[in-house]
Amino acid sequence: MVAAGGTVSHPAVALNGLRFGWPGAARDCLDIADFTLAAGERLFLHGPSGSGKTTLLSLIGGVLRADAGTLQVLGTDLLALSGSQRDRFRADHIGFIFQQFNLIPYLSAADNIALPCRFSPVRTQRAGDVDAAVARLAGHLDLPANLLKRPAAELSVGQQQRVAAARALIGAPSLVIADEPTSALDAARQAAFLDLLLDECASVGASLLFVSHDLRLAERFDRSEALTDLNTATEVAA
Ligand SMILES: Nc1ncnc2c1ncn2[C@@H]1O[C@H](COP(=O)(O)OP(=O)(O)OP(=O)(O)O)[C@@H](O)[C@H]1O
Repeated sequence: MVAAGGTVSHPAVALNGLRFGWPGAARDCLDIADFTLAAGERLFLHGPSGSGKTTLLSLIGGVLRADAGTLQVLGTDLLALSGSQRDRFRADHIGFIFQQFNLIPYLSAADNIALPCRFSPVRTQRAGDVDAAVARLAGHLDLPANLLKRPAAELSVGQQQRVAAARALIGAPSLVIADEPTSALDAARQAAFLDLLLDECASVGASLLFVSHDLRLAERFDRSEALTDLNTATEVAA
């Protein structure tokens, strides 16, 4: 695919014949023949508990390494990279919103948001003025300035969720991966959070891979996929 400026734009994710089994497990957890997330696409991925959603996100994010197949993320062959190269790639190009947020409790909300820039000169360069980028994202995500100075541990769950989203978005990563980021919110807060996340991804042109059990959210996305339709592995959850 060739983008308007003449540069080649790769799919955010392209995988074929991807297999992964947890060490010691009797059967593979994932066996996916084919899956693509287009550049700029916002995809809703759902599936029952234990179906392998978090495992797939960990493979795409380079936290885990597949046992077989091909996995290109933003045009980079993740299976050709070492663990530390995958860590660098993730820090530079992927914004992760984890199920449990993974904020550093004693750091302020602002320092949590700025954290990816401390680990990635690429993200810092794209963010420009990091303090201004933190303030801009916090504003978009409805996090007041006085709250930014408080340690993450003192924030409500909904506030922590929005800090986690701002941290994922700072420095305009090309791919945002969100693992059940709305599960702790009530319906009204879920809808508001989703509006903000979808808008922010659109404004920086990021692709979004969003995992949830909650099928009511699916209509907000460009596309919805069931992992059980993609995955032919037959592991039975213990
Ligand atoms: N660290 C691990 N070691 C061994 N097995 C694991 C590990 N993490 C997950 N699994 C197994 O892999 C399978 C898929 O788990 P995974 O967390 O990917 O599912 P999920 O669809 O994200 O579930 P949930 O919706 O409950 O978060 C499960 O059978 C689980 O027991």
